[in-house]
Amino acid sequence: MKQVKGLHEVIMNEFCILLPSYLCQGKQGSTRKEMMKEWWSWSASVMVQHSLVILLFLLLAMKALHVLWLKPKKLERLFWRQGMRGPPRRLVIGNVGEMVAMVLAASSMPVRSSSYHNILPRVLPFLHQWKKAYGSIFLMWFGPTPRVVVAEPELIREVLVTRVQLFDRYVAHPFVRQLEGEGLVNLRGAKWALHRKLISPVFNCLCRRWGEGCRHGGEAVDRGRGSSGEVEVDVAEWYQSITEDVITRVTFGRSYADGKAVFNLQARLMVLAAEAFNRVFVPGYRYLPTKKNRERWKLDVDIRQNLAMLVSRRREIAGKDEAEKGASLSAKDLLGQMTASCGPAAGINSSDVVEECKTFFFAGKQTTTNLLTWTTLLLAMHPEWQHIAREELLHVCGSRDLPSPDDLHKLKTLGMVVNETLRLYPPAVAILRRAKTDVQLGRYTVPRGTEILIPILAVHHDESLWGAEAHRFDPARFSQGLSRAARHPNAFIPWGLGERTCVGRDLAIVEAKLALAAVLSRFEISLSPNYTHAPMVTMLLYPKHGAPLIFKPITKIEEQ
Ligand code: HEM
Repeated sequence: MKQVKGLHEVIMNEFCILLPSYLCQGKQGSTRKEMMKEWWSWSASVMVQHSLVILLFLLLAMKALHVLWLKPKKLERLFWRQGMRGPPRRLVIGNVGEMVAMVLAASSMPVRSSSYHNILPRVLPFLHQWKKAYGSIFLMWFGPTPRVVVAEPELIREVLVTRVQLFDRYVAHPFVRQLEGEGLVNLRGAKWALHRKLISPVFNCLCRRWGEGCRHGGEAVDRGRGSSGEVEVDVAEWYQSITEDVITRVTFGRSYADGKAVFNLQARLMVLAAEAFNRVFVPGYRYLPTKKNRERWKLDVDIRQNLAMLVSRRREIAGKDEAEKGASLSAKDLLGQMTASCGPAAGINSSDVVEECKTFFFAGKQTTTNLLTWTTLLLAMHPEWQHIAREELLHVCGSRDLPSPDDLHKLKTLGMVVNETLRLYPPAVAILRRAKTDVQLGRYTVPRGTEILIPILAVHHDESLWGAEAHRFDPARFSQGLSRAARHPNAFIPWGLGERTCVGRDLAIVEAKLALAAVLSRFEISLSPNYTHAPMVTMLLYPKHGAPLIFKPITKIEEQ
């Protein structure tokens, strides 16, 4: 026993060299037994810590195995058993690798003639090829998540209209959410329903304001005329500043200058967020305090603070107006109407209004810019339609500078041209939803959590819906109305469908008609030799190399 004790002491002395100093320092007064006890408790705690780390690691590994391999495998079998087909899934990345490779290959191919509108194989080649190979409803994998592509109008109607309660809006990436704001686009459930109910009527009252905003656009057109007469303008850039101007006026009205400052901040945030978005595959990158990230955070805070200040100032003005004149005079613009109708009693507070303002700027600016850009490009490519639209404009408006609200309804050709542009070049190329529960879609049972992709662009170019001439620019197909333009009444969906259809649709159409009227009544438009037809998708559908056009003043109209 004595021998064993002696051995312990030797070991302890040896260990005192190896043990952390805190166990050995200041222990002179402690007995060997106490030291042994402390050592055992220390090593036990180290063992527990190590075991916890190993356990955590094992749990994470099991979770990763489940998420990346077992669950997708199980879901894949479920889809196979039902006969749903699609490209083979690859571990972890799903079909993302092929999608990227196909887009890169297609976009590097030489561009066909500028009047070639069969753009699906170029901009979304994976959808084109897989739809051809597997049918109008097929399965692809976005990483480990199944994505069912639904390109049949009848099933699209089920997802967006008749069984809408079974599908949720897709949750956007945090960078995208930061830009879009937590407004209508990103809200769900009861909060979305409340905001939609309060905001929709606000939009319906704003068309006149858009008219005023576009009048400024008309002035900008005049300024762009140049001294030499004929001038080359990149309309993609030019419309961007006009749309921004219009949306700022419509949203902020009398606070235009302050609103403009906020939108400038937001435009800067968009550039930084787009840069950061390209690095999302570096996990945790967005939390790192890099120079750009810090700038992004600061911009976001500044935008919110500025908007909050604007909202509270508008509330004060609205209150004063009401007290003095019995009615709110500041309610003519979006901010005024929202602050007037969306008080805390209505369930919407100032920070909700702030988020909605951000949403309108994001959702309304680039989409409308792209619509205007593509429409002007198509009119330049098809001078026969430019001529018909101009004649109609002169007939309806006479000597008036811009169409009045009543005139707008009479501009049928312009309306058809805008619709045909939205068909061939829809700014939003797809809609995403997520199944809230296991749901029957056609002859398939789609499990909960599956993403549903509605490929607007593919539906709009589908020959089985639009006929053999589906890729031809032919506005006349809309002469009998939207629902009769194709073989199915829901084949035309540039604004979405159902309860979440675009809240800014009427405004965008008014803006497009007014801006195009301002351009058509003053200029003949043709393609610049510098224009290259290369549509591409980065969130929205853009002309990759811009849209340089030649504007030639129509002197006859000036003389009238
Ligand atoms: C050419 C122009 C535009 C196009 C092609 C367009 C397209 C769309 C589409 C396809 C949706 C439905 C998305 C979905 O179902 O997931 C949508 C929703 C929305 N759009 Fe537009 N949009 C345009 C202009 C505007 C404008 C000018 C505004 C506002 C200033 C706006 C605000 C919104 C909002 C707030 C939503 C969400 C509605 C909700 O979820 O309740 N859009 N838009």
